[in-house]
Amino acid sequence: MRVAVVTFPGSNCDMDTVKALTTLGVEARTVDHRQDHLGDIDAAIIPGGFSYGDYLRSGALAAKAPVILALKQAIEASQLPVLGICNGFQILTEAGLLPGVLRPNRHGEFRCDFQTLRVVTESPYFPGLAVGDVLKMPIAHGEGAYYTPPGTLEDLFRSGAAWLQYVDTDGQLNALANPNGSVANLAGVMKGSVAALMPHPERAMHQYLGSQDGRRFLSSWLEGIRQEVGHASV
Ligand SMILES: NC(=O)CC[C@H](N)C(=O)O
Repeated sequence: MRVAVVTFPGSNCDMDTVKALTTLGVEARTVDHRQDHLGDIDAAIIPGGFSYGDYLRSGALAAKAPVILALKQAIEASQLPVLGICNGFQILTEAGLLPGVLRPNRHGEFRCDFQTLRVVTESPYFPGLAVGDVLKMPIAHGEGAYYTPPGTLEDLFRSGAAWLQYVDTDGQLNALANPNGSVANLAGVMKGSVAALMPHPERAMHQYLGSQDGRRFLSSWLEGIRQEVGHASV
């Protein structure tokens, strides 16, 4: 399987993501923001970082890059599976490929910590993750407060777009477990073949790093692509 890792000036989790994918037996290659075609790939990840220095708003400038146009075309034409991690989530919302936006953290601080998440929606792209499953992964962001306008939240839950929530270490939903002020404690959303989350699975690949739930998460995504998408080359 071939997975493109899309990079921008200011990306800083690209090589960690390549390493994580390589560890899982996937051929990962970086694709530069100036590229207007993606080549022969089965899926793409937009990794974390500070694309274009987070100027204007995180992800706002990257969303206009040629590579994102190419990504949009591949999503529309062939439901290319795309995963956004942290800044990748910000870019995907700014590009209109996912609902909502990411705002500055409510407390105004950059938050770097382990965080517990709960799966609220099942997806064919993540066959190994069931509703209620709990995962521990690090977060590291200053603009992670997920926002969606009043009246649209119910739709997110009804349509299955609401995907992951911040919970406490017992797996319970409560306001204290919300690290940034996201509506409904949302940590990740999905739409069609596009999914994104603020936490960093590529930083949770080994127990000696504090968690290997990121390995489980990424393995599940790759398995979903193999099973459901059925690209000839996978
Ligand atoms: N690690 C990341 O991708 C987070 C950086 C992000 N641009 C922020 O909100 O701070």
